[in-house]
Amino acid sequence: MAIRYELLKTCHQTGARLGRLHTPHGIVETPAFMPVGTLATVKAMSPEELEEMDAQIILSNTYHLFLRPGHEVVAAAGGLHRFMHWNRPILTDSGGFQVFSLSKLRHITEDGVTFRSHISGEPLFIGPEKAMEIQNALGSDIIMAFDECAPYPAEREYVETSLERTTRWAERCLKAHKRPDEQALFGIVQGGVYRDLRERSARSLTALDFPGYAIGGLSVGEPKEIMYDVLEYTVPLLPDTKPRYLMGVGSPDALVEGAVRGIDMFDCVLPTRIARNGTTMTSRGRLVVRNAKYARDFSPLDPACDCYTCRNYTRAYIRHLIKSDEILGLRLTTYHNLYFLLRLMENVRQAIREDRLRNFRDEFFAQYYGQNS
Ligand SMILES: CNc1nc2cc3nc(NC)[nH]c3cc2c(=O)[nH]1
Repeated sequence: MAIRYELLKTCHQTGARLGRLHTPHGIVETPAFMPVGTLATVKAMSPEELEEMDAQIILSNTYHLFLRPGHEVVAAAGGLHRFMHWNRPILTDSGGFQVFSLSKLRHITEDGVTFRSHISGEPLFIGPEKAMEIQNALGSDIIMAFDECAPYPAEREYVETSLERTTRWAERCLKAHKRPDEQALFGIVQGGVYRDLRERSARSLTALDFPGYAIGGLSVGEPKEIMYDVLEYTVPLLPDTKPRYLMGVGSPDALVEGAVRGIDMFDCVLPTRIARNGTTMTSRGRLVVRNAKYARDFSPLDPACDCYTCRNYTRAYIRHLIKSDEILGLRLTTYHNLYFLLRLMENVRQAIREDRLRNFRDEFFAQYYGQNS
C-alpha cells in the first residue's frame, strides 16, 4: 500500500476529521495545508526553512516539470525528492489544470489534450498515460488522475460530457500507473455545480476504489457559498476511510470551512503569490506592508505570530525591502504567510481534538475578518 489513512477522530461539533496519512516519505497530520512548489521549489523558500515551519507535504506541478526541465531529467537525478532535496511527502498534480489555464491553442479529444508550450510554443500532448508516465518518473508519493477541470460557469451538458470523459480517463490512469505500491493515485471528482453530476462522478470513481479522492472543478471563480454547497453534498459520497483533497483551496476562511465539511488536504498558491507583492496574512486580517502607513511602524507583521520574520523584523523594514524590490523582502513575507497557514491548520487540528472547531471558526473569523472590531 503506497499510503495508509488513519482516521483518529471526528469532531462532534462539525463533520471535521483528525487523521494521519502514512506515506513512504513520512506522516502527514490532517487536515493539512500543502505549500505549492510548482517548479520543484516553493518559491523563495529552502527545504530547511519549510521543515523549520513544519510543512509536512508539498505539491509540485506535472505540466511545468514536463516542459522544464523535463521528467526524464528529474528521473535521472533519482526523482523529485532527490532533485529538490526534500525528503518529506510530495504530491504532484496531473497537468490537466495547467494545460487549460496556461497554454494556448489547446484541443481536447478522447485521447487527451494537445496544446502549445507556454514557454517555447512547441506543440505538445498530455493524456492519461502520459500523465502517469511523467508522475511515475517524478516519483511523488501521491499522484493525481488526468482530468478536465470544467470551467465556471459551464453549461450542464458540457460538464456532463466532460465528467464522463474524465471518468474514462481515470480508468486509463489506473491501468497505466506503473508504481501503485509506491505512489498513491487519487481520483478527482468533477461535475461542476450540478448535484446529480457530482453524485455520478463520485459514484463512478469510488467504484474504482482509489486510495484517495480529490474534489476538483472548484475554486475556479464560483462564489464561496456555492463551493461550500458542493462540498456539503459531495464529501458524504466519499469513503470516510480515505483522504479527501480539495484542490486549489485556499484562503484562511476556505481552509477552515473546508475542514468543517470534512476535507483533509488543501493546496493553494495564495500565500506565496500574494507575499511577492507584499500582502501578508495576519491574525487580524490582511496587511499590505508596502502601504505608506507602515513606513515608521517598528512592530512585527503580526504581534501574535512567533515566526522567524515576526521575531526579527519590523513592518517598516519589510516595507522598505518590498518597495526596493529586495529579494529578502519576498522571502520574509513568504516565510510568514506559509507559517501563518500552517499554524492555522495546527489550530484547526487542535480544535478537532477538543471538539470545538465551530467555536474556533467563529473566534478566528471575528479576529481575521473583524466582524466584532
Ligand atoms: C490536476 N487536476 C486538477 N487540478 C485542479 C487544480 C485547481 N486549482 C484550483 N483553484 C486554484 N481549482 C482547481 C481544480 C483542479 C481540478 O479540477 N483538477
